[in-house]
Amino acid sequence: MIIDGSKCKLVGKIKVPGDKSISHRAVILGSIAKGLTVIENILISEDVIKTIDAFKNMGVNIEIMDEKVLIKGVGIHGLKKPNTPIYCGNSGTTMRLLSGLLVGQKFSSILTGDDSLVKRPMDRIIIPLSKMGANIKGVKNKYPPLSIKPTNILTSICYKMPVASAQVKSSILLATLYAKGTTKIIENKITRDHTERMLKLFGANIRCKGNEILMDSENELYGKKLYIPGDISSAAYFIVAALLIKGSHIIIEDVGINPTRAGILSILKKMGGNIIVFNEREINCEPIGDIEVKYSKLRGITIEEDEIGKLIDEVPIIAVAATLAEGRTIIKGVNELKYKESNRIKTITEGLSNMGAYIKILPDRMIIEGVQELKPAFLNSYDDHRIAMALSIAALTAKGSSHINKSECINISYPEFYTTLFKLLQ
Ligand SMILES: O=C(O)C1=C[C@@H](OP(=O)(O)O)[C@@H](O)[C@H](O)C1
Ligand SMILES: C=C(OP(=O)(O)O)C(=O)O
Repeated sequence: MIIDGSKCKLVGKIKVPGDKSISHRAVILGSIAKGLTVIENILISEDVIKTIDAFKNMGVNIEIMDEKVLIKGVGIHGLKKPNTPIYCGNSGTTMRLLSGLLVGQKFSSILTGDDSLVKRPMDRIIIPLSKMGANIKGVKNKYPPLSIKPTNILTSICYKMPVASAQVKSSILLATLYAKGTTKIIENKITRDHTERMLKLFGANIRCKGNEILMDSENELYGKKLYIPGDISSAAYFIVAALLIKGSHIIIEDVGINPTRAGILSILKKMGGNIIVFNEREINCEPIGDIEVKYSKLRGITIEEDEIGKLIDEVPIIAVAATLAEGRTIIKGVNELKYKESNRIKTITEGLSNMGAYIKILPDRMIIEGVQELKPAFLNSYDDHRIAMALSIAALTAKGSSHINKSECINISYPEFYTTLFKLLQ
């Protein structure tokens, strides 16, 4: 993709597609619930299609009609042995959440993925699931493909999370549906709680108190009619673009603003961003609102490690904002970024440095000194959708043409990204 950053601003009202994390969870729970689940505003992107295809492969009837998905749930014990290995593509969420579900089944399964996913660590789920009695193995006990075999007994677990990860937490909770006793998960850092909220909505016996989650096994979940809030991670690119480009003024409607997820909003406000959230309400146990953003002069701040779980996928675009903020931004606790679709500390630093940004990487933190402007460059997405989108916004602020290679990886989470971006440009 070639981005021409000469003299433009973002103006208008938009919606972003449904939240990716919530879309995955809706397909998973809808498939194993009893009865019909109707999902509106679901994200249809490569990652979510992998989850949908996995359940079709296990005998679930799923119909996609525009942005609505109809699932005829088969009940907790109704899944069938898949005919082929389950291909999760680029999607860590698909692999880690499905592993939790599959260890409770009476059939064997294999989960595999693309070149990026087979390099991502799975020991973080293999360890707790094995402690529950699961029969799950990976390459060198760490990497995909994962091989899962039925086990005689799955028992509940008391697990203190060694890494801040919503995927690990969700994997354990899905296994708990099939386990004896009550599982307790203790989180020392906040991560997105979409699984807990949706399990409750579908009828699971799950209680959250402070940083502890308690959940019992389940006989049945019940199908629901759901509306998926707009994805704050997708909205983040337009929010930062509007803050950075003079004269911009946008409104993004119906965005998920779950406090365990939308940490970017308070961070950008702290940097001086003119952001107003209004029309706040709740849909299917998830907070949602409209977001108004105007061009603002940003200043550097320190982002503490505790805040990272609430904005983990937004670190690349926050780094873009920081390069053009006045002064120094320190982002602490970024280690987990190494284990995403690319090593995002490296890939975003490389791209922005090529544009003239000044970024220093220290163990577990990034230090970004603000500059007056970025210059156009040839930029590598490394096939990572978040890097492609973050660098596209950086390119929009630079006078001249930048080239972002392999930008089609945006299809992983946001196929309409460029169409919506170009619609906003004036
Ligand atoms: O649970 C989820 O839907 C996700 C959790 C996060 O991963 P981790 O759990 O590995 O932090 C996030 O980076 C990913 O995009 C989606
Ligand atoms: C890390 C991401 O997703 P996943 O872990 O599901 O591949 C992401 O969407 O930024």
